[in-house]
Amino acid sequence: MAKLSVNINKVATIRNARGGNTPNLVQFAIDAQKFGAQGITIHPRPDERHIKYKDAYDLAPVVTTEYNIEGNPNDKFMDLVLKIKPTQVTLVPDAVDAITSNAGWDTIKNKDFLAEVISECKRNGIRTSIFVDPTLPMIEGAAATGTDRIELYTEAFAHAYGLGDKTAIKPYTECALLANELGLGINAGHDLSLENIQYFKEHVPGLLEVSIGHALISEALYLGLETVIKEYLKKLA
Ligand SMILES: CC(=O)[C@@H](O)[C@H](O)COP(=O)(O)O
Ligand SMILES: NCC(=O)COP(=O)(O)O
Repeated sequence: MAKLSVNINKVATIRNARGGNTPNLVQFAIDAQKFGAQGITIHPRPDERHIKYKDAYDLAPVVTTEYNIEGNPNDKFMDLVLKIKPTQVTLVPDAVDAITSNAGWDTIKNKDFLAEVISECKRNGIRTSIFVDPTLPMIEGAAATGTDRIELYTEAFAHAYGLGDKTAIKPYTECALLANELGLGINAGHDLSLENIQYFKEHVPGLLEVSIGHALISEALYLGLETVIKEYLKKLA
């Protein structure tokens, strides 16, 4: 069963809107895990638009499942990750001003850089994952970096699926088959939702983890956090 890692970026967005501490991010992470979340994901961005670097430290002692910190491996991010030593780091090639993550790594052009960052993380006991588009050359390139896992960027699938085009799953199935052959662990994320998650899971062999935030938090506004988490777990079983 693929693990559900709840991305709590958007809880921090709501908190920051008033400058106080409501909703309390640490308590939210505790409760999400109590309701069944098998991991907590955060993505501290350089402008701290939602997750602040301090949040990453505050959350560390209460994330008793798997702690996944995502980000572009600049010096400040790497310093944070090597100090906290989360379960997993997910390397994402986001530009500072990106409205959200919108592309995976060019794992061929960035092979040497990624290999160096990955080996430093692994030396510190941190599992590594790199954010990639679902194309076979990028999967082959990822294997050459020495990463433990890849995270398949699922925006294209989610968008097409929402328009009724289920054929959009094909590249993800093909990339998963190759990743399995190459011994790469498979994570996935971005725009996954209650609507599309089961179909995705059923067509991606070897899927180990999905990280879901934007849709999950939006769904929880209507259905409640506990109900939504339990719904995801049912669809992932
Ligand atoms: C890498 C990815 O697709 C998401 O994990 C990302 O964290 C979303 O970032 P925002 O929550 O800032 O849109
Ligand atoms: N890595 C994907 C993630 O953590 C959450 O992405 P989204 O569900 O907020 O689009």
